Amino acid sequence: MIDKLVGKIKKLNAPIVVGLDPNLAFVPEHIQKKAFDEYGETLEGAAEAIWQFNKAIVDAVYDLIPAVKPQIAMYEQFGLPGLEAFHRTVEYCRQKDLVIIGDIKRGDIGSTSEAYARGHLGPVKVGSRSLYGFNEDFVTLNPYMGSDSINPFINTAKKEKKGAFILVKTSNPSSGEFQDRLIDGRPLFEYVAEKVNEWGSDYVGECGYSYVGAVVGATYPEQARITRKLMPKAYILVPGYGAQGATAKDLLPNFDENGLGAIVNSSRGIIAAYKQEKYAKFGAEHFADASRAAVIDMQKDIASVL
Ligand SMILES: O=c1ccn([C@@H]2O[C@H](COP(=O)(O)O)[C@@H](O)[C@H]2O)c(=O)[nH]1
Repeated sequence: MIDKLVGKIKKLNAPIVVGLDPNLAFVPEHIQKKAFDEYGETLEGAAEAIWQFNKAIVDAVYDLIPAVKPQIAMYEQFGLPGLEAFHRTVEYCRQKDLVIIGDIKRGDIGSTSEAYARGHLGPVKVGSRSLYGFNEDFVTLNPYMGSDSINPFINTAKKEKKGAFILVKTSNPSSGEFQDRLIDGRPLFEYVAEKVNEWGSDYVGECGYSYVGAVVGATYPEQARITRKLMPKAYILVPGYGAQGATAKDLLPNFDENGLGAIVNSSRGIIAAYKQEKYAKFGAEHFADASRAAVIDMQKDIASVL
């Protein structure tokens, strides 16, 4: 799957992942109204609204991008109907040949991680059958609980030729509270980066990059300079561009000398583009066209610095 991801990035010249984070506040009134007319103001109604919103955006951008990153929290907030919308979104993106990064940030004791790995990377045994639950291509993982919380995902990923992105240095304002704490004179995130490099060292694709990647926030370019060196084989998923304030030049330290090695996420900046002044001319009716215009602008912006 890392080879498919890198192949698509090269072909489209677009190291971009569109984050499908469909908060109801981003869903235009006309879509909400139609869903609520059919299902009422219920969890089912909300799930239908976010599914229709996602579908329109995917239809508008799938030919421009290699990957999507549905953020499971945005679906979980609507309970079981929300999780159905998550699954539906994953399946639809697969039909569009997009690489799917499930942003699930899991990690637990080994036996529990095994169950998460089966559920998200699959399959799970049911009697004589092996069935897939959510079936993403990559998942995001939180490494706080150590190797035995990560290994089940890597073992499942190896069998399935899938992968994972592990949190190393996150984009949020408080990320330094723990991640920058010095241990023997070095920040914790450097130890995690070295571990990610080790976890992925014997699971490398033909492209030269590992199936075990890392998350490094675009909001911390100085730290990215260090992590890029500590994890030479890790593909880096870079959130923080756009809505969180990072700019194209902040992304640079995550890329290698060939302009590969990183894929940049934008969620609100793309899916809610129609709410920005720059794309206001599209209006809420044409929100998906605004998303397409925002993807094209993001691609040009990144290409201008690589
Ligand atoms: O360090 C991290 C890790 C994950 N995220 C996730 O990425 C998107 C960012 O959304 P924007 O709207 O582009 O800001 C969101 O799903 C986060 O949960 C992150 O931001 N930082």
